Amino acid sequence: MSLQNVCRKGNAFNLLNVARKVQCRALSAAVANPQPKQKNSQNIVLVDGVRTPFLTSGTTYSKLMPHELARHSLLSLLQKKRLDKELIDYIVYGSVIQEVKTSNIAREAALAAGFSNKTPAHTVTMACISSNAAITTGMGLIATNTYDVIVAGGVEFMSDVPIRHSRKMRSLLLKANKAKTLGQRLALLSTFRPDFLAPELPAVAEFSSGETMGHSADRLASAFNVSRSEQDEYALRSHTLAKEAQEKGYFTDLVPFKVSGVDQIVDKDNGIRVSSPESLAKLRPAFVKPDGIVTAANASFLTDGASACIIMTEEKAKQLGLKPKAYLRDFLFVSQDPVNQLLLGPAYGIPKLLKKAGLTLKDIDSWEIHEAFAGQIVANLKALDSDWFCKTYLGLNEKVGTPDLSKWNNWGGSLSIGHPFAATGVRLCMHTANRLVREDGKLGVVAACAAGGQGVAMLIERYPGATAD
Ligand SMILES: CC(=O)SCCNC(=O)CCNC(=O)[C@H](O)C(C)(C)COP(=O)(O)OP(=O)(O)OC[C@H]1O[C@@H](n2cnc3c(N)ncnc32)[C@H](O)[C@@H]1OP(=O)(O)O
Repeated sequence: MSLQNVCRKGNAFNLLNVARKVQCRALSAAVANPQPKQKNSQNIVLVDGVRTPFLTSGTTYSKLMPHELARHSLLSLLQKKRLDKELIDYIVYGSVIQEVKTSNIAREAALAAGFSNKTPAHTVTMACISSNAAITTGMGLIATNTYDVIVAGGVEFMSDVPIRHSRKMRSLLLKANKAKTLGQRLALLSTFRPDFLAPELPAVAEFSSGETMGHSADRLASAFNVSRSEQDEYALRSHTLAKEAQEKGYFTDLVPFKVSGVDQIVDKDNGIRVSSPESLAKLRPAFVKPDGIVTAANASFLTDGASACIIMTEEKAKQLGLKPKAYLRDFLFVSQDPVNQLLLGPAYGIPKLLKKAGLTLKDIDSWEIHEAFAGQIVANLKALDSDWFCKTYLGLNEKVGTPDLSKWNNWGGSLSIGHPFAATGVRLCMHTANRLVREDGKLGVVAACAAGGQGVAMLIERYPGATAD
């Protein structure tokens, strides 16, 4: 029986029903003004966050190193909030495809940005949810009273990825390094074969199955009966909404970047491209050939970019006179079959998060969901709206339903804005926080899938008096 029906049936003529009525009113008020269950003894706030413009790999950032992008996000964040470097207790960054020379990129970026060498920094990796993991690592450090003020971010640089020699060549070179005599070196040289020179190229692929993310997205779309036109339509929506948001100046998390060596200030994401349905329909499959339906236009593209945000307790923000954007209310990570359910993180994470926080789909004012592929997003929506999926895989009694799509990725998403893997999580949180202000909402959900068959869901609440600048 619904709450409203219970309330309607109350009889005002006896005391029991008066008491029931009062209770019903309180419950109705709670429905109108949902209050997520408070988990932390201290409120943790997202004070603000920034990102470099996200650029298609191989374009204006291509001569940089990744720590330089991260450095820019760190410095811009402090500049925006007018904070001293000394205030930052700890820095944690996400990175997926690492530059071998700067594997702890958090530390290298901090040193390059002029932070004291006494500020500890470490790097986390969790595929496309690496900067979500950076944020939640920071939340853990705050919740345990280890540190007060944390910078969390992420960086990805697909313009230059480590291309390795073959295993045979590496083995030969390592042995040659240890060889002491000319004879030993010549003996090793005689073992060389031309095929040793074939390089090992990194692939955006699942290690356990060897399958590329794109191939997996194509199979997922097919499993959930997602058509090519549904994918293209979703991709077009993403680009159209991103273009509108860009033109209206909503991307206030973006900080222009004067790229050294290039006489250009980059002040815009450069992957947003609104095409016609006809030109999208003409594109050939990018992964599964000749019959696949994932194309270059309905997939996220390889992107360079970095992001950073600052988190602390509400109390600390008040002490520092800072006006936060949002409360970081709750989060969880999910893991599932990395072969057939690789990209279903949101379908697993969203229901679990809502249940944990005591909320329903209707309580959410802003959805910010990582768009790895258009087909993956539509498949996740279909999974949430499927009794079979929700009963079989989520252990629920019925389907979760469909989130209100008028509140879904209203400023575009990774398909259009770009997806520098480890930097996306902070972008999702900042777009949520800023959308809650512009759209006058209270609660937002961030969710994303990641390689390895993992996912994240986070609950964000608008901070009273927050602004979208
Ligand atoms: C958890 C996760 O996030 S998993 C997701 C991880 N991310 C990925 O796996 C990245 C997937 N993306 C990719 O690997 C690449 O972007 C690919 C393979 C899909 C495409 O790469 P490329 O072939 O280099 O793309 P390119 O930009 O050249 O586009 C190919 C064609 O599509 C066209 N195109 C691309 N986007 C659009 C668009 N929005 N509208 C119209 N045409 C488009 C291009 O103009 C080009 O046409 P042309 O061949 O006539 O010149």
